[in-house]
Amino acid sequence: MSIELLSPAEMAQADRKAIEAGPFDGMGLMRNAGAAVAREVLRRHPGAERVHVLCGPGNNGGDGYVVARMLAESGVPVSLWASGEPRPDSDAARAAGECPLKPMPLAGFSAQAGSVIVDALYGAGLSRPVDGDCARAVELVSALGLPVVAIDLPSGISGESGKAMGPAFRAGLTVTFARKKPGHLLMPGREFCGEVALADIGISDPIIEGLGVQTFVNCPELWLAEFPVPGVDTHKYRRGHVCAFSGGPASTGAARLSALAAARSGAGAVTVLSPGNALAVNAMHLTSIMLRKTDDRDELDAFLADRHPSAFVLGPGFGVGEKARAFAMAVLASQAGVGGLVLDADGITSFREAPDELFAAAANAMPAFVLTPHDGEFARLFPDLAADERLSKPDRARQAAARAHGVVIAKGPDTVIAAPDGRAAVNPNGAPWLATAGSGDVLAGLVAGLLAQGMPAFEAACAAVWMHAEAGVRFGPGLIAEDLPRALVPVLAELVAMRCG
Ligand SMILES: NC(=O)C1=CN([C@@H]2O[C@H](COP(=O)(O)OP(=O)(O)OC[C@H]3O[C@@H](n4cnc5c(N)ncnc54)[C@H](O)[C@@H]3O)[C@@H](O)[C@H]2O)[C@@H](O)CC1
Ligand SMILES: [K+]
Repeated sequence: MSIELLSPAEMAQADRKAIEAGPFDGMGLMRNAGAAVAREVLRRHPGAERVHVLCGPGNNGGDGYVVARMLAESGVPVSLWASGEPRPDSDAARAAGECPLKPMPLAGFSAQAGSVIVDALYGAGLSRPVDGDCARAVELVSALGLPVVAIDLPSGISGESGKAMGPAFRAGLTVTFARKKPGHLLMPGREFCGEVALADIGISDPIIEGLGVQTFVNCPELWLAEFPVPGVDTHKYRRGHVCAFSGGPASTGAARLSALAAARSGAGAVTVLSPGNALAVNAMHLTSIMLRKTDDRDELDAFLADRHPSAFVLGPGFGVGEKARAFAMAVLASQAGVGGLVLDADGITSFREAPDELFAAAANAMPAFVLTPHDGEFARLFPDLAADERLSKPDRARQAAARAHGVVIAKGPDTVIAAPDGRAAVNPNGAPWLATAGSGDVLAGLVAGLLAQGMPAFEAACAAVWMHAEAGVRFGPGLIAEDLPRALVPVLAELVAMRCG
């Protein structure tokens, strides 16, 4: 598996362990890293009139000296600029010693149209905002619109959080080593990195596996083994029964979107639980999906006892208030074999004054609990975590999940899914087309549909987020939420084929 996302500290540990294990020492890894970058520069920019290599004082700069040497050996006109001397006796100093070009001070950096920039100023070691000559170089390159190939990370972007620590290069290509880092996928890092190419520099899989990494790229490899595929002998209730709570007569569409998505995900039966005064509106728009009047806790309890549903979606279009709180508590307290509760939108906001009550109920609940907040909703339930600027999005979501005793889907262009046990996955395939009304309702329904089919909560949440994004990307411009359930069909077909193949 190459789906681990390594923090800068984990990457440094991987480097150390690889050096201990051999065959490459630090210099060997650096030569491999530089060679991989030089190859990409030659491949992507064969017509470059000149390549400017900008080296910092650390090992990222060391990679830069290797790139400069190899490009020069290939006959490319190279200008080498350095922001400072490498530490004596470091690998970077050795790489500089092997490079036949003499670096010019970065303070005098200038470049012309037709040039390509190799950014080797800072990588994993970035510890504060880029300033001085480096910041001026960032500005100049951006003003000239020159293509940038970043080594490991664009200088100025945190590998841990993806945050821009002051000025940062906007790369067209970032070449990183062994595994991607969270900052390659988290915003705004994802945008600053451009395309990310992964190079093997001689750090073996067992070394990475030994690190106990808890952060992953959200892709089918992470959860496919748990993806539900019905057996030939199945029947509809064995494929799970999802229920979506509808709002009043003027806000019923959201629950129907959740219901449709749950049905598309493979749940065998889906019911919309509707207030009596919205039954007629819902009935007019439902065909294969069932409908049941549920106005109060008694009616919900009777339904639970009578039909033994598998998973619930509560929140889309539901309205904020006591009724949402009572229904959520009833589902979490259910001993009737309910597999999961997905709390979204108004369901989340309903607990803004009393999140601890919700979390205490989830701690003792039989149903798996999944929360799907966007940033605003996240801040309502976890104001302290939302305000803590030191936390990366995965760490924020991890802490929220542990506190909530549930899986948290922290939505956004870089959706993060986190479990109470510390696992977190960063979604790589989000697209702007998904930022449309009702898109979240579809996601909530998908999660519930997968929970109903017995998929474990973290994997169900990850799979739903990935499928939702994939359907949106493939549909592209013009997407509205109503399109998503249908757009899921080819994605599902491929997953089932992969699972069975
Ligand atoms: N053996 C290894 O450790 C390998 C490291 N590799 C490269 O090494 C890089 C990491 O090297 P380093 O740990 O030396 O870190 P960097 O080269 O990213 O940074 C060097 C040093 O600069 C200082 N610094 C950080 N931010 C600054 C700022 N904004 N302004 C001024 N100074 C600042 C810090 O003291 C930091 O340690 C990776 O990104 C990768 O490119 C690769 O060569 C593969 C092998
Ligand atoms: K860099």
